[in-house]
Amino acid sequence: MSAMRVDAKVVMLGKESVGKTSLVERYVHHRFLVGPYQNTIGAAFVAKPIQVGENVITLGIWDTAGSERYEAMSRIYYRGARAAIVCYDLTDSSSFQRARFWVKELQNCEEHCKIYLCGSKSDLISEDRSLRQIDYHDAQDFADEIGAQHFETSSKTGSNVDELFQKVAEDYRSTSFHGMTLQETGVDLTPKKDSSFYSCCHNN
Ligand SMILES: Nc1nc2c(ncn2[C@@H]2O[C@H](COP(=O)(O)OP(=O)(O)OP(=O)(O)O)[C@@H](O)[C@H]2O)c(=O)[nH]1
Repeated sequence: MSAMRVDAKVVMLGKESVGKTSLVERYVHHRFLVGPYQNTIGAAFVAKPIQVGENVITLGIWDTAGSERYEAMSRIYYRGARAAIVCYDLTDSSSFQRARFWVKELQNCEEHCKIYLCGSKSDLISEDRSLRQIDYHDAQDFADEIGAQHFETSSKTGSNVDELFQKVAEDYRSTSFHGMTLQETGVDLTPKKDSSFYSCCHNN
């Protein structure tokens, strides 16, 4: 089996059920899985090549478990990450508090990790505006305060999902290649399974 090359490690963080796995599914497999919610156990990994200008950048995306039970494990997955997508559910104010927790963690422990704040499930708000629990401007103010990009996404409709990951890849390219080539910055990963999705542990 050939080695897999990853240019940038990206970690998904956020409270359980905010929609981290669904974002990755939508972006990588262009689908939204319906059916009973299955919480992630540990973490899942997927490598995704993205065209950025003339370069192809491969993001290695770690989808962590949101349950506080796995908090210590999530810390392992954000180590060395170049980008963190910190998710909150637009219809759940407690998830925004949890997002603040992860931002603080990253600021304290991974100062070189660029943060992307992602409000998920925007389709629910489009259907019924009264469901919104996090004001757009409050979240944007927080993003400005921490120097983060801010997106509102829907994995159900696909709204803003490609834009989010494309921005991560573009930012990586624009900040990483001062005097270096793509080949010099990448790391090799050898997948454990034939599929691009491995280390995937969902509770069935
Ligand atoms: N309507 C709507 N539902 C969503 C969206 N994203 C996720 N969901 C639903 O929210 C639930 C949780 O989604 P997951 O993607 O498994 O959440 P997670 O953050 O990975 O959860 P953990 O693995 O426990 O950390 C599932 O029932 C999804 O179908 C979305 O964009 N819109």
